[in-house]
Amino acid sequence: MASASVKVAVRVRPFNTRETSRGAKCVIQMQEKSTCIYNLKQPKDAKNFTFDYSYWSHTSSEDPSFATQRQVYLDIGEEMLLHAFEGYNVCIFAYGQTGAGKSYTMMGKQEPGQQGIIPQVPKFIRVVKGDISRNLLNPKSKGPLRVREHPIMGPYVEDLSKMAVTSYSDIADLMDCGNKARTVAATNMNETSSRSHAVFTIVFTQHRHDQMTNLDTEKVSKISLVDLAGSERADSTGAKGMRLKEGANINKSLTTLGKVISALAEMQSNKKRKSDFIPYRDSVLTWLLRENLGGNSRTAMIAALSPADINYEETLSTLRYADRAKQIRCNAVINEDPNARLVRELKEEVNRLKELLLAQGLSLPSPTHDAPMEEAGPLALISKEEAVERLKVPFSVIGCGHVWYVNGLNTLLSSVFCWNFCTQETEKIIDELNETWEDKLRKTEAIRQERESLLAEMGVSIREDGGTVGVFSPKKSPHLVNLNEDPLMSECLLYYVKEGQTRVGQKEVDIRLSGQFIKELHCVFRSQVNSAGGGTALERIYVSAHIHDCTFHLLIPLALSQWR
Ligand SMILES: Nc1ncnc2c1ncn2[C@@H]1O[C@H](COP(=O)(O)OP(=O)(O)OP(=O)(O)O)[C@@H](O)[C@H]1O
Repeated sequence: MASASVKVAVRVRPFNTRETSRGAKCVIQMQEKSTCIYNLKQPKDAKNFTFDYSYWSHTSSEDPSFATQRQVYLDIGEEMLLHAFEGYNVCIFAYGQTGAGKSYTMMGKQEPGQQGIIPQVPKFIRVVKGDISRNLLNPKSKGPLRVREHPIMGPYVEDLSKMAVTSYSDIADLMDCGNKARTVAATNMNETSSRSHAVFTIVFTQHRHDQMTNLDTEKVSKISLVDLAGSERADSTGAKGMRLKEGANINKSLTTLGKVISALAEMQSNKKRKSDFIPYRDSVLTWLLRENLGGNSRTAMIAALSPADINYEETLSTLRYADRAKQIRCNAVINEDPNARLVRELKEEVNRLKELLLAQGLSLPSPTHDAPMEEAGPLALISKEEAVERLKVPFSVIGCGHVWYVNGLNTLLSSVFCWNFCTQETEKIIDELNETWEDKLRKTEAIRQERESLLAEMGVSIREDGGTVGVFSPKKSPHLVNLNEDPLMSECLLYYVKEGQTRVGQKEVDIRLSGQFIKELHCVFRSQVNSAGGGTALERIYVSAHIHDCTFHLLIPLALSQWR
């Protein structure tokens, strides 16, 4: 077992155009590992922090102290990758205010030298999954995914597709698809990427044949790459209704993450406190990342910082968050041959459940699919220990996270379905673990074909050379759709254009693709932008089109909802 602290890095980005136009001042200074933040309102108020890495990315590559994407990858991505090779679970997560640079550090851009950690890490990886709440990679999956608790497996995302890949380009395609599907989901719900957490989970399996002993061994490590939602989202956007609810969920998960980090830090300083006090179960995010936060994992956190004085409070709070995270220690173990052990334990559990049923004079009913799921109702997340403990209670039935206490015969009979569901779930997991590599590849290919046709139906077009992907949403905006950034924050957006006419406010903008070369369009409108830096009136849209055959990208600082 290796006990190690969470690696913590902070990174400050350049000013964005909004900050420059408002004459923002830089309040961050960095020297080697230390970061200092100044409060311009109180000149003597400077706060110093020391981290594993303090990345100065505020200037440009001509500056000798400038930290490039490559540098960040080499320090953090490569170290974590090496741990994955050793057989440890690893996790890198980015935290920070909206627009502070989390996605840039984690995903980056496609241009040379601009790729973030996520696309650079998985050169050697075999299995890729989607994001937390929606299965981004499998079009068949409808609605949000459920996080379930299995007494042996712990928390897992039910029905999340696992894709087998044979090369880096397979992985890059899947990630691209995941990101674009995230955009489609965001677009259709009129939300933006910054309102969701994205978790790329890579299950990295290494097989080895030992010549000496003639034994095959396997090491499996889980690599979690997490791009969190903006930290101030819910409280400073003035969101209402559905958005408020989403914001509240995100706020809850980030608040819980903060509480988990604080509790873990406190546990380090006060050895008497036990891990039962850590509120992992208060949010799906922390529940899923439980192992990565103080458990069996080597973990790194990158806190993204805005340099601008107008974001002083948020940036200081991010620095404090990061400072607390330094104190967390994780106890990682090398995961050698975990599949064989899991299959054995799961089989034992199925047999035990079956025997318990038989002991009650009941045989397993024929499989039912929907009823048990509905009966399961909202998930009650319980700990593994708790789940195992409850399994021991006579007449109690566990449906992967939900417990029914059986008091009367009627309840007992209806609960049998749930019981059956649990054994089915377990058997499904066993089947998955026992799948051959060829089975996985076949499944992946079938899902890929379905995904492509569904995405095309949804309005995602993929260029034949596999390059740029365009998105349009027939309902909301027939011709222009934001591809990947937060329209409220960014001044540089990627849009896909479909032939036709689009209205901007009262003005009509003709966008014609048929052989015509559109260089730049200007129009003026007013919109209220509520961002971390406070309300700003945007008055201008810059619409410029770059032409690649028939695929257009426009650069528009405009929220989707303002297009009709
Ligand atoms: N280190 C950097 N160098 C150059 N540009 C950067 C850097 N970090 C961020 N940016 C730019 O700043 C803008 C906001 O960054 P990004 O989208 O990564 O923020 P975010 O924290 O992920 O925001 P959100 O929470 O809204 O998703 C983007 O246009 C991005 O390209």
